[in-house]
Formats: sequence, structure tokens, C-alpha cells
Amino acid sequence: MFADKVLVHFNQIFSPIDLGRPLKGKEMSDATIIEDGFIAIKDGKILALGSGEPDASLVNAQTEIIDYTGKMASPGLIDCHTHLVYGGSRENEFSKKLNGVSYLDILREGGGILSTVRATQAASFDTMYDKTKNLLDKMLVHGVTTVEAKSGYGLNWETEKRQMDVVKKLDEMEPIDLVSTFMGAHAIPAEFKENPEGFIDIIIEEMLPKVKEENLAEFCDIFCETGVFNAHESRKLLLAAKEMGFKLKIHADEIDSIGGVDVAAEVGAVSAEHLMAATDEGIKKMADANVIGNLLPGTTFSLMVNTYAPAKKMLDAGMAITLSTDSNPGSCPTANIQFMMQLGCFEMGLTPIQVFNAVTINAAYSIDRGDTIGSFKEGKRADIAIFDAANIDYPLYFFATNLVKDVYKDGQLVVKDFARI
Ligand SMILES: N=CN[C@@H](CCC(=O)O)C(=O)O
Ligand SMILES: [Zn+2]
Repeated sequence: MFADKVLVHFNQIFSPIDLGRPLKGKEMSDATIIEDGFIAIKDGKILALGSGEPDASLVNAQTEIIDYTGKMASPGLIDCHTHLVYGGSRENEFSKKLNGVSYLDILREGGGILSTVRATQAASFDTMYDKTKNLLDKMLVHGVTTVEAKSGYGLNWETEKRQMDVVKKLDEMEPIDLVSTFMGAHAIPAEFKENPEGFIDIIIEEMLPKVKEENLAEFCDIFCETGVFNAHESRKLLLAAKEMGFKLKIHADEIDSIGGVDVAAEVGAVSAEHLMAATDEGIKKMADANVIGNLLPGTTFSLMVNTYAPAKKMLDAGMAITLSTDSNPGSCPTANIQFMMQLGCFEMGLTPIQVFNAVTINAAYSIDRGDTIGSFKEGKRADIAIFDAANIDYPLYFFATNLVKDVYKDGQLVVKDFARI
């Protein structure tokens, strides 16, 4: 079969080992690095990968050959945890943070997530659509080809649905693929302050069935944290969601370790998110239950708390880990997954190979897309990030600068010379 196009002469191609499941522990230290590599694409899918000149069997007169001498390629990056769709912004909290006011104190005073909830309830579909599209374009130029997006700034059905409708339409209209997560249990609405379980009951009885019926989300997530939802409430919601056919995620051990990790293991969550306060016991439980640890170092950075998730301990325990932006207006306002990867190296001690595995193959499995993206296996979607770098170390060493030069989505060039086309 002849390729539609072949990208040739990459100095290096980072090609994750694809075992048909997330890479765990030591497996995350391995990858195939192809020197003088080529990637052949047919009908938007990976046709072949190799070194040197592509075989004659891949190329005919119609095949477009594109030269990438001196560059490095990886599968399109996957941002597997974001809170993308919202109204307003929260730079007004920045000076409070600089003055030492904590994230949970701001929330307790009715700010934080609750202030974004007010702005989101007031924002129209079109306003949120345009704002989110803008953010997606920024992510795309940083090499991201698939994004998970959570609701959770509505806390009432109308607004939660509006957020998920925005995700659905962006997925249809934009080159980036979006995977939708319903996170109605992101904060406790003021009227349920004394009765958070009452709000969980409303989510279970009134919201989840509609999310399912209207096919608005694949995953269900909850914020299990001091002052938000406790382990009992989290377990109750996630078990009900599982019963209705949702795949599960949980925000756990972000600031305090209050049992969210145990819930993740018990209910069979695909992933537990944050884990900055994860204990050795919790890590063992997640490893035993095959819960993927989704680590969000930009949040630690932005919260100015210096408590990075113990990534190396997780790998030693045999866990699979991912990295993502957590892009949101409060605890991590960013569109730059490359900076998260750099924090993975600088602050968590991960190697470049571990970091690239985290944001490609493992991120794909954490959003249940391991069969179609995350590696260069033949037949997977031709989503490719091309770095203005000669090897995989360079984009981690040269930090806080966008080094993605070109991006292909389903075999089509969507970013060229650092700009969206
Ligand atoms: N921790 C809970 N949710 C988000 C923050 C949302 C916000 O502050 O607006 C997170 O994952 O960090
Ligand atoms: Zn989050």
C-alpha cells in the first residue's frame, strides 16, 4: 500500500512501546528511539515507521515527501486532565496567593471554584465556545492533539449541560479531539453547605441519568478533598455512576489525604488525579488496583506549595503515571503541556522518556483512547508533534518555551512553523 505522505529524515522519532495497556513502573523507562526516522501516513493513519529512506513499496508518484532533517517527532501530546470550559478568570486571587492565603481558604470564603461557578453560570454558550476555542488553539500549537475536558463550573444542570455542549461542539468543529468528563461534584453549592450528600443525591438522581441519556460525557469525576466531598460521598457518587455505565476518575490527595485514593482503588477508577499528598500505603493500593496516577505538577507550581506528587515512588511501586496541565482558571491557568513535562523532570525527577510516555501512550489509556492514539502503531491516528529539537532531551532541557514547530492531526498539517493554519 502506498503512503499519501511520508515525513522523512527526523533526527529522532520517539516511539512508545505499545503493549495494549498503560506502561507501568520500569516499563515507563523504555521506548524505541529511531534515528534518521520516517513516518508514512495513509488515510490519516500511521502506515509505517522506519529508518533511512522509506521502502519502495510505500512510495509512488503521488506520495508527498516532507523533509524534517534535524527535528524530533513524537505522537501528538495528550492533555488528559483539564477544566477547559468556564466563564471569567481569577487573576484577582493571584495577589492573595502571593500573600500566603491558601487555595482552600479562598474557596471557604466563597471565592475560588465558586467564583468561577458564578461567572460560568452567567456566560452564554457562544461566549464559552469562543473562549474555549481560543484556549484549544493555544494547546494545539503546543503539540496537543487530544484533550480531556471536565464540566464542574455549573453546579446546576443547565450550566453543566452548557459546558458539556460546548465540549461536544468543539470536538465536532475543531481539529483537536475532546473527551468529555462530567464533574458536577466539583464544589458544594452554597445552598448545600450543610448537606453535601444532598447535592450528591441530586447529581445521582437528576443529573447523571441526563448526562447518559444525552451522551454528554464518558467519564464521571469528583473532587474528594477537605471542605469539598469526603470519601463516603465520593464512593457513593462513583458507584452510582459506574452502575450507569460511566468510566471513573477522582481528584484525590491534592492537598489532604482523606481517603480518595482508597475509593479510587475500591471502585475501579481508571485514574486518580493530583496525588500530591499520596501516602506509601495509598500508592500501593493504586498499584495493586491498576489505578493510573495522573500527576499535575503545574498545579503544585501555581499553588506555590512545593509539594510535588511522589512520581518516582509511584514508579517504584509499579504504577502507571501520566502528566497533564489541569488547565483551569484557578489552580493552573496554562495551555502549555510542555512546561508540565519539564516540571516532571525538574521537580519530580522523571527522565525525558518517562515524561514522553506519560503524555502519549499512558495519557491515551487514561482517557480510554489507547486503541487509537498515543503511539505510532500501524493503524493508529496519524497525530504527530514535531519539535524544533534534534533529540528528546532538548525540549525538556530548554524550558518554558514552545518548541513544537509543526503538528499533524489525522495526517493533516494543522500547525506550521509554530502557528495554527
Ligand atoms: N481541584 C479541583 N479542581 C481543579 C481546580 C479548579 C479551580 O480552582 O477552578 C483542579 O483540579 O485543580
Ligand atoms: Zn482537576
